[in-house]
Amino acid sequence: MALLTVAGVTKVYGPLRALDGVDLEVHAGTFHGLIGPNGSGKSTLLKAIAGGHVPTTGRITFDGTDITTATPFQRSRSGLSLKFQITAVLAELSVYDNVLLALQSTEGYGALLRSRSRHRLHDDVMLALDRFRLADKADDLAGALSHGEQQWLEIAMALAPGPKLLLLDEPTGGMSPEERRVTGELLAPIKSECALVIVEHDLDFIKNICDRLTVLDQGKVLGTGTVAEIEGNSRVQEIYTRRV
Ligand SMILES: Nc1ncnc2c1ncn2[C@@H]1O[C@H](COP(=O)(O)OP(=O)(O)OP(=O)(O)O)[C@@H](O)[C@H]1O
Repeated sequence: MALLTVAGVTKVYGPLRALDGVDLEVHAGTFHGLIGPNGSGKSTLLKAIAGGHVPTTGRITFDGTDITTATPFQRSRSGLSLKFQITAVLAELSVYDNVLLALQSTEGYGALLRSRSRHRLHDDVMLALDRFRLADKADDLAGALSHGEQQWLEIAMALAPGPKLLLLDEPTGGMSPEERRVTGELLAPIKSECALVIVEHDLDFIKNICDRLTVLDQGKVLGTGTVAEIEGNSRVQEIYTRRV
């Protein structure tokens, strides 16, 4: 059974069908890329999965539960985690405290009020930082990190609570080629514990890390398949030579 199933999802904004009958299946242990021209509906689909809006029609099932109308908090509790395109680390806090807060935020008010939670979560915080090469910057202010490091910190925060599925919206936006390469290296090991749905404009990056791709065009799915299948899809080649 798929970990995530999107079935016939439509999102209408006035006269615009931002999503038009979209189907998508993501299996545990896989990285799934969403690609397509500007305005094709990639972010709208990611937001529908994350709970940023409720689809006009259609159904979204995660880990066996219908989450179509669940709140973002309910989705997060059930194992969905999201990092949006815009960096959202708390610049005035230390790198360490950003991850600590991310962990505490999934624990509910009781744990937040317990002073011991900082001590209890120390190992988890350091593990999350270590995986993203930030352990030696734990005491630095998050705002002092480079742009790429801030993106990695945010991914570390999204992964720290141990989600079953991570949603990433253009995580390499604004990164140097070297930072993109490192991002691919840092994401690869998480596959053993967490599936990924990722929106990216950098086709080389997404082709290197994803098992499957779904191509959107004007709110519709143009094709879904392995990287090789999508690369050989003539309709996909046509939209990419036409508009991207
Ligand atoms: N809140 C909104 N209100 C009205 N229209 C919206 C809203 N959000 C998105 N849209 C429109 O829906 C369409 C799909 O937008 P979306 O951001 O999902 O595309 P995208 O594929 O992620 O684009 P990009 O690659 O440029 O980020 C666009 O025409 C966009 O203008």
